Amino acid sequence: MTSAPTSQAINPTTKAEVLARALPYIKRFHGKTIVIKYGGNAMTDPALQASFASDVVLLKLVGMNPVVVHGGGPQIDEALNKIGKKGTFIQGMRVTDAETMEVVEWVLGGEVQQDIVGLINFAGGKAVGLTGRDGGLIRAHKLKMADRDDPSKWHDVGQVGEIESIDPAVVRALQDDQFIPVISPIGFGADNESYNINADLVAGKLAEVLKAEKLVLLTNTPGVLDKQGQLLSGLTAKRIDELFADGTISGGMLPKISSALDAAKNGVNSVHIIDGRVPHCLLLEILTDEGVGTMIKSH
Ligand SMILES: Nc1ncnc2c1ncn2[C@@H]1O[C@H](COP(=O)(O)OP(=O)(O)O)[C@@H](O)[C@H]1O
Ligand SMILES: CC(=O)N[C@@H](CCC(=O)OP(=O)(O)O)C(=O)O
Repeated sequence: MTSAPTSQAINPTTKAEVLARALPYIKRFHGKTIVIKYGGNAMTDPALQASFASDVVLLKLVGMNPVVVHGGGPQIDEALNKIGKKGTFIQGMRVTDAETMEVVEWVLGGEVQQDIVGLINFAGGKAVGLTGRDGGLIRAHKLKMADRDDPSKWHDVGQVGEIESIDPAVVRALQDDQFIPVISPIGFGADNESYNINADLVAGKLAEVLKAEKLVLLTNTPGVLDKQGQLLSGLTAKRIDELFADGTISGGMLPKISSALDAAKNGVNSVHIIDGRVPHCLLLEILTDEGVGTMIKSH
């Protein structure tokens, strides 16, 4: 097995060429909004967290408008374990009773978000943490979830929210002042109750509402895999239907792909599910012609 060259081993001309090749992408995406979903599974390693934060800052400093939506599923599970509770999921959605909702708000709106904000600021950016309550960003109501195999059957998943509307004013105001918004997927309802929303769904809807150029979903697999575990580098709506039907896609990948496909159908120019375990995966995806995951296309 050959190992990747160290930075000392790469000759200066090659380094310069790599940098120069980023120019067309910097020009193309200058001033454009890029929504980045940072999945809980992709944020477990400190070195990778630092590389994620520096990528986000670099994108901002070359003139793009990154907006981060973060998850934290494994971190919520860990906090639930500490109080003797086990996280359960139906069709990729956490069953959220009142006590679980408290933990979700505490973990996502607290520790997880502040870690990301801290790392981006440490890397030289100006990040601001928001939940869906801030500035009235995400309105939601209780999700009524039909069974995938038998749509006449419904699941009660507790305080899980379905997005009703997104008011992006607070995000735009932050962007205009060069801040980087870091958003937790918590919505609020008509009676002021909180809702736990899957972070992929928030990222997708936000990308639509902000008319983002790109939506990039970072996760802990090389992308979407087929039944043999091979990477599928491009997926259309028709192929996605087939993969849903034959059970190739399951668990957390269900809401991720649905959200990605909706965004692609509703005006987001490019939508990618990429491997957040690859250092600098964001730069590879946005500033090079290297494919690092699955591109979701509307047709
Ligand atoms: N066809 C598939 N290809 C890749 N991952 C899949 C597939 N079907 C189910 N998955 C699961 O989806 C997971 C990613 O979703 P999730 O756990 O919600 O991650 P994240 O925290 O990044 O949102 C993968 O780790 C994998 O276990
Ligand atoms: C309703 C629902 O399932 N909400 C998610 C919110 C966090 C999330 O989406 O985190 P990942 O992106 O790391 O999976 C949860 O409670 O786990």
